[in-house]
Amino acid sequence: MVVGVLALQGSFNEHIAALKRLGVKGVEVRKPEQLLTVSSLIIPGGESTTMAKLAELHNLFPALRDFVQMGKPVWGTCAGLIFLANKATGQKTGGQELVGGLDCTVHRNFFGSQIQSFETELPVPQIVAKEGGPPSFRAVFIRAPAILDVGPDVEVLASIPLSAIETINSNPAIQKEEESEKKVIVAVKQGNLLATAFHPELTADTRWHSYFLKMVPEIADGTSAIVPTSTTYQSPVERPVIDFPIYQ
Ligand SMILES: NC(=O)CC[C@H](N)C(=O)O
Repeated sequence: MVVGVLALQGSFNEHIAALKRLGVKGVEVRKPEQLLTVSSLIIPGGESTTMAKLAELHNLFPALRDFVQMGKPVWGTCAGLIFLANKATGQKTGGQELVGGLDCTVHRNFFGSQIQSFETELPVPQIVAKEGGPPSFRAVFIRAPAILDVGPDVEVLASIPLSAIETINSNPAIQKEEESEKKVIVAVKQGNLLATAFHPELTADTRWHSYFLKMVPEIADGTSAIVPTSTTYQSPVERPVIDFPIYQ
């Protein structure tokens, strides 16, 4: 089976391109029945309210919840993280439907507005470090959410020191958090669910994608027809530039 990428809105093409760089076919998923043809799913970044409206229009929520509950690997990036969270704050009036399953509370626009988007180097978590490469990765945050609290079964993979963020003084949510804690969570794993507040698909570093592929049982145990051609880290400089705006 192939890897599904929810293709309602947002950076689904970039995820499919990242999978392609690993020799894996990603297929666009827009309808509930298409979820029956994929063994894992990536929910991309974008704008979660819009994405939720489109998911509702296509009657995707029940099928997405079933997919998560069946234990199939799902990776949410940014808006995808918001989709997977059990609880979200900072939503537009009336809120928005969530898929849920990930035992955490997410603040939708934790770091501020679009112009407060930023990039930073973060340490590669131990489980992803097995993919090889340098000890840090470039994390791209675009009007990014952050995880405010997690349940006991959630493993924290990455957090960001709030002092590193320029917008720290202009965002009341950040100031409040800063008083109690100097770091905020930006990547987690809970069983079959992986979630990142940043966008690895916008960088040339494919380690998060190759780690996610290893969460797919038939890829991990070698029984899949999908064989990633590149399971070890390739330096972005040695790789041909695919397209703009992949970060080099
Ligand atoms: N880059 C992103 O996916 C941003 C998500 C955005 N904060 C939202 O609410 O949907």
